[in-house]
Amino acid sequence: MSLKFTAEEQVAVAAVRRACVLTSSVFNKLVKNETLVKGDKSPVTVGDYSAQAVVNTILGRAFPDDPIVGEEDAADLRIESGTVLKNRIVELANEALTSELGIGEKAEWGLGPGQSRTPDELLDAIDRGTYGGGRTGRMWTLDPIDGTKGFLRGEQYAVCLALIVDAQVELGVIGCPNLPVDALKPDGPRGCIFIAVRGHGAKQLTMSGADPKPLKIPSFSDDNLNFLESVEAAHSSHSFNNRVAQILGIKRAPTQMDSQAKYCSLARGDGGVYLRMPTGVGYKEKIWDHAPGSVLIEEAGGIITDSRGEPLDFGLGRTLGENYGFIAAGKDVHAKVLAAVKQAKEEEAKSKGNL
Ligand SMILES: Nc1ncnc2c1ncn2[C@@H]1O[C@H](COP(=O)(O)O)[C@@H](O)[C@H]1OP(=O)(O)O
Ligand SMILES: [Mg+2]
Ligand SMILES: [Mg+2]
Ligand SMILES: [Mg+2]
Repeated sequence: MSLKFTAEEQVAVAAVRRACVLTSSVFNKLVKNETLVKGDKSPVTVGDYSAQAVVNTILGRAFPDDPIVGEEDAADLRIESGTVLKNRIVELANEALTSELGIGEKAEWGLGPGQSRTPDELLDAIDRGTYGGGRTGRMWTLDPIDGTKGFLRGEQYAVCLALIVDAQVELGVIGCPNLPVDALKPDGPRGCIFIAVRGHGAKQLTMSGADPKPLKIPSFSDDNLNFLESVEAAHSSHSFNNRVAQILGIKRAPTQMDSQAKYCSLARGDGGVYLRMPTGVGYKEKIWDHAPGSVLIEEAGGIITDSRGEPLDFGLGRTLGENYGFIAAGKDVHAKVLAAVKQAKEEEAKSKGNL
């Protein structure tokens, strides 16, 4: 256990674990009218809102002065038409905050049996996530359910939390309730937590905190190298990935998976490269979608850059600025993927008559 950010690590793991217990149980109970479509057409469920309420409540008690950059806000729950959804979220969040998890966690991170939060307190907790981010100071960033589409399909999703200090990600915690503990045993036990502390390495635990394993990205031969990529073709370009794979002579089919579970899979060697190129102009990637994953990759010995080879900048606010795409891979693999990406981009520009 590292001495750096020890309290933050304990609180973040406890918060992510409680949110994972909540989201797993919500999935089994989710009914049709418990999902909304947001302004950008993406889905949000009672699970996303209540997980953000739980994590922000725990962070708010432990670190009351820390701002939070969270994906969700409570605006749609404060209006009349959101009442049914709000009541459900209050019920789920209080259940998750007050339940005895019985998995060795210090009791004080949750709330005592009679300490349920009022609806207003929980909506305010969700709205603690509206911080705008920036270059200086200490802040958390939270994606309460990353890969909501995967969550709704019963596939991969992740609860993702990171601590950023002066634009550098110092701590990342990712809970993956549906990820097999051992990728070689896809039908074996599921549910993992991934933790990285800058300068102190990365590890995987089971959801109950057992069986810690340090993570180090293995080296890959040209024969066994493969890509990790989004399931959703609208989120990252599959055709661009196919061209890069062709340039590199990759024979294995890509592994498609929703959410930052891709960063976790890369960190433990289930795949060799995570390539996420934009599908069009306009979409700005969000800091909560990459902050925990980026420190996990770096602490597992890998490299993450944009497609120009530049580091990601977590100091620009809630987004990562203009979207040049991302390349994450082990040290030996990253340079050749970057070169192949540059070649594929040049080909693309030529075919559009831009060169
Ligand atoms: N056009 C887009 N390009 C890239 N990422 C997107 C786009 N639309 C949504 N996303 C985000 O991609 C993430 C999921 O990625 P993946 O496909 O790898 O699982 C989600 O956080 C989702 O955001 P949101 O949570 O707002 O839906
Ligand atoms: Mg979303
Ligand atoms: Mg997300
Ligand atoms: Mg999300």
